[in-house]
Amino acid sequence: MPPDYATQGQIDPPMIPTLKRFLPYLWPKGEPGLRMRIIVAGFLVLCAKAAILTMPFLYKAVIDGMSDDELGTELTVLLALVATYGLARFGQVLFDNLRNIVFEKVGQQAARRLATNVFTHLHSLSLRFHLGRRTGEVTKIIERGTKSIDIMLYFLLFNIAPTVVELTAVLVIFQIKFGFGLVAATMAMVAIYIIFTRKVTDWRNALRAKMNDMDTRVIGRSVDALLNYETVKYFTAERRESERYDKAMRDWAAAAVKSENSLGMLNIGQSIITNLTMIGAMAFSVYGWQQGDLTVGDLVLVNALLMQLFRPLDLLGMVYRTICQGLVDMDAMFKLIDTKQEVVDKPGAKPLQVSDGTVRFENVVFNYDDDRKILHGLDFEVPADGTLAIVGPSGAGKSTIARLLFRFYDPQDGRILIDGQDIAEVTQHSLRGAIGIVPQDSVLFNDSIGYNIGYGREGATQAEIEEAARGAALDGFIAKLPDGYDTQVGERGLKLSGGEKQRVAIARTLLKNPPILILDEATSALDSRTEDEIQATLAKISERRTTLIIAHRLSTITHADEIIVLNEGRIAERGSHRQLLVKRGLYADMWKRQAEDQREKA
Ligand SMILES: Nc1ncnc2c1ncn2[C@@H]1O[C@H](COP(=O)(O)OP(=O)(O)OP(=O)(O)O)[C@@H](O)[C@H]1O
Repeated sequence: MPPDYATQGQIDPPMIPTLKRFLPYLWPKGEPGLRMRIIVAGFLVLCAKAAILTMPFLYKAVIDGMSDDELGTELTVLLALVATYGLARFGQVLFDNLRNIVFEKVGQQAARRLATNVFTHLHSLSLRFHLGRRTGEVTKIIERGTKSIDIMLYFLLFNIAPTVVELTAVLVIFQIKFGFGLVAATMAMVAIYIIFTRKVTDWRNALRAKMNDMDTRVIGRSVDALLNYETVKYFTAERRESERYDKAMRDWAAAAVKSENSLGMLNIGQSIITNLTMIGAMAFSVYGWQQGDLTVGDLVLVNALLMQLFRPLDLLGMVYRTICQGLVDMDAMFKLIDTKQEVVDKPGAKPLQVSDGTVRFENVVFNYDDDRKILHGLDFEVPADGTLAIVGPSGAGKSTIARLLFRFYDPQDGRILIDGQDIAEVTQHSLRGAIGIVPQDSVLFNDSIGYNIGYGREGATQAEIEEAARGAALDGFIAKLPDGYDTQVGERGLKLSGGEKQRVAIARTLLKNPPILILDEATSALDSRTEDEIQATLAKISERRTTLIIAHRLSTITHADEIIVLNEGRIAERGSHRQLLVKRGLYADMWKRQAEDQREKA
């Protein structure tokens, strides 16, 4: 089932709950410095608005002064008014910019905190989630979500709130100076304007959501194709991939054009409403002047106040849309945060205490999906410091056993015990800290070889890293590299050969130094000479540890204390190498076949 966080087409996120979750970022707890910044920024908003509102009055005073014979002669008064007007204009710019400077840190911090929360949560999610996700989609959701929180904060605090303040101030001025008629007309205009903008923007949002949906899919597809570039080349599918990408882009472009065109319609409609209002207000002023109730300056005052009010209102569609979009983006990100952890620590779970490292599987039943059982009641024990090997055909469930021991999944029935402690009862952190794995297919971080080895233990010194490299017979190879331990391994370690990657994986497990070790066909990618070397090292390090070996090649496990032959999730045979050969069953068959293969190769 695809994870529903990918549903970008949703255009109607629950507004109140999403805003509620957004509030702690608007007014961050335990951050007095940030809260102070918000207060100062709010104060600066008011200062800027005060400067804006004085301008029309100064304007009016200049006009009236020029028309008034008495004042008209007082040039110094007029010039002082003009200078104050200039000062008010400058004040607005100054306060707006100071506000931005003060606020910048608040927005960035909020985005940082949210992004870190999501990132941490993603890492706490189960393997099932990670196998089902698309990397491109998830990164896009995080990117959009964090960006939107910054933008939302900005618009709510610096557009919506100040516009409400300005509108109230304009209405109060109109009431005092011109009476309720103009107040009612302005309120009606603003109401019509808001309703119109909201309706058209809702329609545009639907178009944008569709466009976003396509954008997300285009990115998901392109990242998937890029990650699989080798496969694309093997199957000469470059043209196929390009065509698929182009088709996705074409759909996106069509949606984008529609979305842009709809902006024109919004602007035209808004302009009709504002201009009709302007004409009405000016006609009212002209009539008042003709009646001798109003001055020329009053006409200028009404005109200037309305013009100023329209400026933020002009942006209302964009602001409303951005806020709706921000809600959609944040909702997608909150959904990601809400994705339930499949495997959780029990309340009061204690750390695992490893004494000798005995591992026990007790009647373990497991299936990934409801309709197919993978393990049918497995019972076995790996004694302390002992070695148990699991062999069997591909798909028998061998790697699944390792995943269950790491508690990437919980079994449907049965228990897994380490030194008598049920692994479902202890903390995952302590459990995973006690187990080391050299996986079948080692994936490395896109960083240096030294970093990748050092990943095995936080704070490992260079000397320890080099010792681990020696233990994995990697030191000779690294010595030959011009950049030595600083050599970059490329994305997922693709610049190294399979064998080299595996040796890095062995080295970092050596550095981790766990009491329990899982070797998942750990030497499958090595040539026979290196394999012998590594086998000797592995044999040495597994001497002092409980070791579970998952193997295809039986030659590597003849020394195991016990060998389990797994077939379709059941133990078909068990015993030592000798005992199993004597049985002449599945194991003996596999042994014979592999020996023949070896002979043929030789
Ligand atoms: N995440 C998953 N979701 C659903 N089914 C899965 C998943 N992982 C593995 N399986 C299925 O579980 C079965 C056992 O897989 P597992 O990887 O344990 O086999 P294996 O014995 O290790 O095979 P191989 O030797 O090829 O590595 C397989 O049939 C596989 O298709």
